[in-house]
Amino acid sequence: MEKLKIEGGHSLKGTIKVDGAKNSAVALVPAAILAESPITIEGLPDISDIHMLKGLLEEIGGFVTFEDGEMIIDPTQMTAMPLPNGKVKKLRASYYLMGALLGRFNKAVIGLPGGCHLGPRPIDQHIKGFEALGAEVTNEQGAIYLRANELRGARIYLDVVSVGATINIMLAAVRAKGQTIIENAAKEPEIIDVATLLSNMGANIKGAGTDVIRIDGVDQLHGCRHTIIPDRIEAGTFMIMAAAAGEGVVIDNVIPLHLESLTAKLREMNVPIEIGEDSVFVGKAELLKTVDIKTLVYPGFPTDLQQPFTSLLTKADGSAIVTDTIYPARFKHIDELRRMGANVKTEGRSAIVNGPVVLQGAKVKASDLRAGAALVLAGLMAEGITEVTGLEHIDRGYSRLTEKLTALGANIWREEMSEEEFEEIKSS
Ligand SMILES: CC(=O)N[C@H]1[C@@H](OP(=O)(O)OP(=O)(O)OC[C@H]2O[C@@H](n3ccc(=O)[nH]c3=O)[C@H](O)[C@@H]2O)O[C@H](CO)[C@@H](O)[C@@H]1O
Ligand SMILES: C=C(OP(=O)(O)O)C(=O)O
Repeated sequence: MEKLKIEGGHSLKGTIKVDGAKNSAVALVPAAILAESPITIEGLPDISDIHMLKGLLEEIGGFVTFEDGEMIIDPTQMTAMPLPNGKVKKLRASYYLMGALLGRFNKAVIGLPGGCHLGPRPIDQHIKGFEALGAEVTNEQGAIYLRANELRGARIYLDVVSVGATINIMLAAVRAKGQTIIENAAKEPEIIDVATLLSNMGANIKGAGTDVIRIDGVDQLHGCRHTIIPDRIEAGTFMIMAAAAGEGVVIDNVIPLHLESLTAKLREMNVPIEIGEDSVFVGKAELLKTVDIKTLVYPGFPTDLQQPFTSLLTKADGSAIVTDTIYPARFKHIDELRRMGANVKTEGRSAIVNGPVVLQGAKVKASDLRAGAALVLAGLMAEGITEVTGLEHIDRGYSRLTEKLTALGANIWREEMSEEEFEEIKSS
């Protein structure tokens, strides 16, 4: 098992290219189950979530190749083989196998999903949607069983705005008889991306990206080629890193519109930002002013950038309140930042960050994906060497992070852990 080491104090400069969006990718790949001929997806990120999904599609009889970001999925021989555990637990998005298998085979058996531990992450709205479409859903010993004679379109109002439930219901509804209307749908760009793939496969979807989505079911879906959208969370992470430790960084392959809330907040902090057509330039801020942030559903400030942004705030002048309304317990990175000298405390669903503080390198552990990004960011700003463990979380969502940051001038490398270190981490 490896750890990441970062020697702080090296300025970032140059151009960095963003990969395809993780949260799109993890839905696009399962969506291929619905087709009756091969699907090609271009620009997929080389992250462990995608390798896990590839393995899961192979377990149900799919033929899948993945090379240079291009995945070809032949779903013709797939069956509704139960997927009770194993890889399913390694990622959150395995829940999309429920919607896709239900859409194609009218049945599925899937273990409960894993993913980042951000406090409770129920899937009641997914299940409410599947039931409304006519499926019987039961939870038997930690696996979800879904069975339907046939799926019928329905009007479904989501009680909470959920990215996962919106996409999962779309996946099942594209093959249901008649019309499905999803009300109070999530509006994240990844939902539009999945709707675009499904439409190219022959589905009939209107309103993706708004809070009412209408789907007219079709009998068959076919193969096609699709290019994924860039990862706004990876792009946002690099923008925050550039604001924290940069001397002029171009972040390439972005859709600037997807990053408006972050751009506005960075500008409030005094960070110079220039927007290009598909790139963003982040300049060096002379004195970082502090700002409060509150995470909201899209187009509000994304919860997935809250943790890295909190690290940046330790360098800003003044006191900031960070409130996460999506995951009120998403603060596992705070204890680790404190070990590095940050002056941060949590109060309910908020963290209060007092700066500026010069962070000190320390041994820290990533508890989840974006906590990992927050700690790498802290390491770039800190004096001395920071060691980050828990890389399996970072590898779920950032492809070639070490290489990308090295190319910008960071001193960051991976090292094999000694047996004593491994035992220490396991017991902590
Ligand atoms: C694979 C993927 O795309 N992950 C993203 C997705 O997660 P995920 O799809 O799991 O997040 P949701 O949008 O569903 O969750 C939003 C809120 O709704 C609640 N909820 C959700 C579903 C449900 O059935 N019942 C319920 O109460 C959740 O606990 C949370 O408080 O959106 C989150 C919010 O933007 C991001 O942080 C994750 O990176
Ligand atoms: C929470 C995240 O991912 P997941 O939903 O896949 O656990 C994330 O990408 O920050």
